[in-house]
Amino acid sequence: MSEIRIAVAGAGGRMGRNLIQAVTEAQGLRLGAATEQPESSLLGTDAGELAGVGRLGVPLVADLSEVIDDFDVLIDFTVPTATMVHLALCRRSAKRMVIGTTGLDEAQRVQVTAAGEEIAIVFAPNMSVGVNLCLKLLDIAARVMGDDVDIEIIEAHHRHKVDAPSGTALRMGEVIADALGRDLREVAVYGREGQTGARERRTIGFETIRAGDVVGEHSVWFAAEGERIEIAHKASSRMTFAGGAARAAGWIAERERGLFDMQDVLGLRSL
Ligand SMILES: NC(=O)C1=CN([C@@H]2O[C@H](COP(=O)(O)OP(=O)(O)OC[C@H]3O[C@@H](n4cnc5c(N)ncnc54)[C@H](OP(=O)(O)O)[C@@H]3O)[C@@H](O)[C@H]2O)C=CC1
Ligand SMILES: O=C(O)C1=N[C@H](C(=O)O)C[C@H](O)C1
Repeated sequence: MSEIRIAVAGAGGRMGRNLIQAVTEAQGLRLGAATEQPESSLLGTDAGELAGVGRLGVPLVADLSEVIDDFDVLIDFTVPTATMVHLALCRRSAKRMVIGTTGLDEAQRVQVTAAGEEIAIVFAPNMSVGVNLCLKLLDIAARVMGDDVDIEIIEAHHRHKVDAPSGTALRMGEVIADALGRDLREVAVYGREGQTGARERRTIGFETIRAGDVVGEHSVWFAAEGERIEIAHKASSRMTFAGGAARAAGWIAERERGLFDMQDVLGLRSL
């Protein structure tokens, strides 16, 4: 593939605008299409002008099927219902996808997995290099500190975020639970209130903060008697996620099928 044509879904959103910029800055990628939801006042607007990178000659359209011949890889950071519609269309049309949308339920995640048997997909709750490195560090910390610590995951995001805990926090919990041979569905505790009783060692706690314009912060405590390890990541720009998504788009364009995440894209899985 010479130049990879990218479609950005949810182009008017916080991530959508950053994704357009990241695609225009990435070598070998070109914006081919951009979509927004059917009621959006932004339909028809030039995607480049919207993102502040100058005119690209790509107007926002309401339906991905209108522009199905104009892209090779779809980057989708929208909402779960829209992502599912786009997934079905990409599956029918043999298009590759990079999915950053969080908050998918179990049935929706099963659909993503099934689609990965036919098309190539990168699906990751966080596309930043730093967070993906943290996932490796969490695996090591969990194996070393093991069952002798209390583990708590604290995350903070902007006031507009609609899902909680964040997809990243949940993935962190999964990595830790896997390392310790626990089932996250059995040991997760989401917030605490009232007469909770003393903490059970095997639980993994999640605390959520929603406030102001926080881009995304995650901190994991491994707390013992007498010492505490903290593994923390703070994103100060959405371009860190958008740059990762552009990198994932270039990477997935080389694959025919399969479900991957950023550990695969960044070559971290075998470390
Ligand atoms: N994986 C990662 O690295 C990251 C993931 N995320 C995730 O990305 C998602 C989006 O976040 P964010 O950009 O902040 O949210 P926004 O609400 O700013 O953006 C979502 C955009 O999608 C649009 N949209 C809704 N339905 C459709 C549709 N059917 N077709 C096309 N567009 C549609 C929305 O339009 P409207 O507002 O008009 O409804 C909105 O413009 C979230 O799930 C978030 O958690 C965020 C950052 C990093
Ligand atoms: O909604 C956001 O903003 C973010 N969502 C992702 C998540 O849910 O983990 C990633 C990032 O932290 C920003």
